[in-house]
Amino acid sequence: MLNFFKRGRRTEPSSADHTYTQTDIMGGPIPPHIAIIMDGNGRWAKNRALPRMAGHHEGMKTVRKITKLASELGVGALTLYAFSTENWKRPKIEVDYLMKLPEEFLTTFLPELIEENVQVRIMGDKERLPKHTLNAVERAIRETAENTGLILNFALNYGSRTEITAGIQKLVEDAKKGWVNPEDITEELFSTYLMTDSLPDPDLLIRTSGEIRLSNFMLWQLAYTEFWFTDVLWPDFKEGDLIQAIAEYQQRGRRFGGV
Ligand SMILES: CCc1cc(N2CCCCCC2)n2ncc(-c3ccc(F)cc3)c2n1
Repeated sequence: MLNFFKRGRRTEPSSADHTYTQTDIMGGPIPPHIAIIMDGNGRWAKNRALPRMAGHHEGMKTVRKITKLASELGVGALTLYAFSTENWKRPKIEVDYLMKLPEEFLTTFLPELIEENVQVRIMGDKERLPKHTLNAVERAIRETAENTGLILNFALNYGSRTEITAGIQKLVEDAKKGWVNPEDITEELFSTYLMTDSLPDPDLLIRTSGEIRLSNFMLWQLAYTEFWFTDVLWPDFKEGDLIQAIAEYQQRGRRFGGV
């Protein structure tokens, strides 16, 4: 049971471990949808006696690097947990800083994303986002809507339980209008009431910084997802760590509940 969650360790490979290269993984299945809980930004800054915002800023650079590699590898969708509904509890100065990061990221990297045929999307409750944040994100969504490459899906002010209860409310409304009969309600139908309607469920979930929990992230969608945890802090997460996660994903035999 102790091996239930195999952590991705960046230590010297022992007989049990192996460090993989990009070439190693190109022969196997590339996960069509990877989701990442980008944890460890505050601790990264604390370890360097820097303000927490420095960790968030460094983490933003990792977003660019990992997006670029995922696009090169042919990943279909990359969902990144950038801001949860619980993050509003953080100090105002930190929330205000975080809400400026989408603009900074897009101002700097949108041309590159367009060049790489990346399509930007967001999922979450947009109502509470500051206007300046929403304007920047909606512009990027418009400018990349026709792109057919990697779908870069940011979870912004996202919480899975809120997503699920909002989906139930919409489904009940449709049932009251006679558009849906109770006996027609299936997992597939309910999935269309969620924010990930047009995306397949994640095949691989990565969480950095050693935390082993879901933190109200994609609770419905992760039912059959392979989990890969690493002690590496998100700002220190490198291309080799993504390759290691994909390689170990390829080693696992996914059964979707079967034998
Ligand atoms: C609004 C919170 C937030 C935090 C954040 N961090 C801080 C926390 C996690 C580590 C990554 C850096 N990033 N990084 C990119 C974005 C981003 C979001 C939407 C978009 F369309 C383009 C970029 C971002 N957004």
